[in-house]
Amino acid sequence: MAVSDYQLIEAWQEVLRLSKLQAGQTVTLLTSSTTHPQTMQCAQIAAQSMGAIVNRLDLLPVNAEKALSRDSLAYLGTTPLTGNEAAIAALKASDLVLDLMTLLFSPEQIDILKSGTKILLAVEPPEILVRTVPTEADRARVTAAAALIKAAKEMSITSPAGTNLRCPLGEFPAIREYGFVDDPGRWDHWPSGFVLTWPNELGTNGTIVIDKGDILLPQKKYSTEQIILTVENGYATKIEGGIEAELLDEYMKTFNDPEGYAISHIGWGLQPRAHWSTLGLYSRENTIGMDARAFEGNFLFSLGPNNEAGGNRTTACHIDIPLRHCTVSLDGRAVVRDGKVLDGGVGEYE
Ligand SMILES: O=c1ccc(O)c[nH]1
Repeated sequence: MAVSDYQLIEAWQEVLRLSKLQAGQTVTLLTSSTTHPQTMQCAQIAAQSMGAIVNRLDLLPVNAEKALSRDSLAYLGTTPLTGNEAAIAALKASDLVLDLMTLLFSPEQIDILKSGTKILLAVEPPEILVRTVPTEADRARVTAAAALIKAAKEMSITSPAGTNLRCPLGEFPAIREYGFVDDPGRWDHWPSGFVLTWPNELGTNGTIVIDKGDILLPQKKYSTEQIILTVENGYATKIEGGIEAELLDEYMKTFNDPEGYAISHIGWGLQPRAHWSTLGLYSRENTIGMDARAFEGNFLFSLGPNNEAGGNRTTACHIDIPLRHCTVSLDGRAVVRDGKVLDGGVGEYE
């Protein structure tokens, strides 16, 4: 359902307040041809109403001739900032960048954050943004979960469908996504409300069963049959099943890059205002599927790059696969059991 400008301006004002925007600071809206006009307009008004100096930097789209999907998270690596020193300079000189076009997983994003600039990604449609305005409680819950990851040496995941995966931890940080940017140099994504990390390089082994009703992104579909991934030394070495497995593998083969089969981030959803059924109510062009990624109690794993976490693996192929009904444990301590988050992420021993 459509939202009014007033509602969206209020939502942006709350997110900017949580992001500690101060009067006199510089906010630059990063836009492109896919930016939602109401989001841009209301973000501009909200930032100016709080006394910020507001700029807009509009960048030309890239990768059209290479990407098969229009989803901004499907084809990674080069962005309109690649080689664009003037644009990067403007963003580094800003206190806060509202990314309304998607820089995620780009070397440029990492470089801009290092300068202390904060970046908040927000590309879901206005009504999803208004439904998932972040809260301090989201931040507290995600932070508690991240602390558990930081202390753990292994994440293990099982499910009734047959998932049985072991991920050694320790080489990469825990990433908190709670929807606002309250520290210099922080990146976040509104909507969100989940925690993730990367397994130690080459260390993940086991089986992942994508069950019927689990979600494939950027395909933006519920799988209609089981897809079975065999994971050996950090890479999906087999993708087995029926037509769904064949289609997933065919898509991944179009990148012609073995790095696309690497296990990327792993974690679980903590957002009670995100819903599994949302994806079925939107056309593919109108959402990037954040409800599925943030869904409370999912196990979200990803295939592809790890540069976002400080790794050196980049690949354009990025696939996010949130699963339901999994049990996620850290050093044997369940934090999610059968798809239910245990007590705010602070689990109990099995
Ligand atoms: O917010 C996001 C979105 C996609 C992704 O792969 C990670 N985090």
